[in-house]
Amino acid sequence: MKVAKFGGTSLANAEQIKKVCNIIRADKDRRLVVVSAPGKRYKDDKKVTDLLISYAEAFLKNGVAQQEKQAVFERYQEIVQELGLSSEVGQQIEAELEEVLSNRAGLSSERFVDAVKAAGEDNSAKVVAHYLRSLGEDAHYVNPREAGMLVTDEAGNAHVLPAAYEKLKQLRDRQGIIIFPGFFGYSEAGELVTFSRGGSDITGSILAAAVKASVYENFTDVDSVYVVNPNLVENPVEIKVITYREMRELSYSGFSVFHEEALIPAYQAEIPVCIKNTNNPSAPGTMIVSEREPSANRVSGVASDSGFCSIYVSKYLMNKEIGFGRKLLQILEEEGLSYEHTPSGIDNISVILRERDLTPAKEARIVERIKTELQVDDIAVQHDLALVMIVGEGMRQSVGTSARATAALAAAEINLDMINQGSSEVSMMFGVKASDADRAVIALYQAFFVQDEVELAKQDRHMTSMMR
Ligand SMILES: Nc1ncnc2c1ncn2[C@@H]1O[C@H](COP(=O)(O)OP(=O)(O)O)[C@@H](O)[C@H]1O
Ligand SMILES: N[C@@H](CC(=O)OP(=O)(O)O)C(=O)O
Repeated sequence: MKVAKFGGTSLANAEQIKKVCNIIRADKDRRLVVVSAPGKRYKDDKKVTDLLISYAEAFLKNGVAQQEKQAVFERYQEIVQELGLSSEVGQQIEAELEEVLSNRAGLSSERFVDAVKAAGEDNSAKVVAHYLRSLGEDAHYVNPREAGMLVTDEAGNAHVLPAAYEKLKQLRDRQGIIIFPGFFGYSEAGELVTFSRGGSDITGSILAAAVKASVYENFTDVDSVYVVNPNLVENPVEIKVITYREMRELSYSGFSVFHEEALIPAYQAEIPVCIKNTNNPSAPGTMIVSEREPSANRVSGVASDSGFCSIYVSKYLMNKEIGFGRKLLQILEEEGLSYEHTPSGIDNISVILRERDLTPAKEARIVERIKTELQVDDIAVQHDLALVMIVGEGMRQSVGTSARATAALAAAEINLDMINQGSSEVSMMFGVKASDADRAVIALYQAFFVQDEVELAKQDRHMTSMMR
């Protein structure tokens, strides 16, 4: 049994949905299908999830949001009509949307927003099931509550509960093709809760692990994962095989093609993941696996993500002060903050955080507490940071990677605010100003995928001439 997830770009309109259904029908093993809400049809279009969020926000503010509601309805009406589905199907979708969008009774704002957001994938799944049935397939919409997608009760940021797997496993025994909406589950108390944005990838991975799928196919709009964001570099090198570990680091640091939390379930159950293109399904795509053959290239990818900030603290003899790190992190814990990284020196330490979590009020309290409770010599908060990452299993065996990276960044006149090598030695991270991030990624791509290639080719030619 294969689990196939189709992203928003694959469900954006009737033409895309037809491609999705052709892909499903082309392989009898594709029996568990996860769908996202309709995504962008063209560059400046809006995803249905974003339309739904605008609706929910306007409704919460003004008690009505007719224009925003109409924008959502129109997307589904167009799809239903162009797929040639009956008017009853159209009316059913409309009635179900109306019910969710108008039902605020007894729901907190957070729960209402989650319920509205989830309607995007829920109705996508219903449309796809109807369309497959109109083609004569035995396809069924399955609701995540009924199937047992049990998640934590964190609105907009749910995580799967271990108990979910046993229940979801039973999907294996169902007849026909299951069409499962991505992006949400239900808490133990029966409340609808969504994953974080892009979370349909997570649904697919959980289901693949639960039913012990032979592969988790993740269909999107690119032929493969590339070594760098294809929006930054023209025709970048494709990745054919990558390890879970490498992909985890790259997803974390900006490869938005696959959600960073979606790797864990597949990894733990040892389900290979294949990223494929709905618009070109015969392309082999990128395989994500546990182990791969070593390749000539030490670096597998270069990524960057912005939205970070750092709290820099220095104190003479910090290294000798027992409990300093714990006290520092405890202050953050008491403000409800998790931290991302903690690069340190002898007398100084930086704590890197996601900027969205650090409100001005929290920042002021934290700075004051660190000054008074830890008696530090210096403290500075730096905003607008980006983390640029080079990742590769091959970095462990090769010398000079950091020298090459820093030389490339220096040549591009990029100032480094921080350097950190992950303990696993498969990644190296550079903190730069957010405005320098794209240039830094391009410089590193050039150094490791253009210049390295030229040198490898030179060495090859040299070896061949020696052997003659
Ligand atoms: N390294 C990368 N390789 C491939 N795509 C990438 C990479 N980094 C970012 N992307 C972007 O991810 C997009 C696919 O993800 P997403 O828009 O979430 O698709 P979907 O709607 O299918 O879930 C690609 O169109 C591409 O712009
Ligand atoms: N529709 C949701 C969930 C998702 O995974 O979407 P996509 O497959 O388009 O990234 C979102 O936009 O966040």
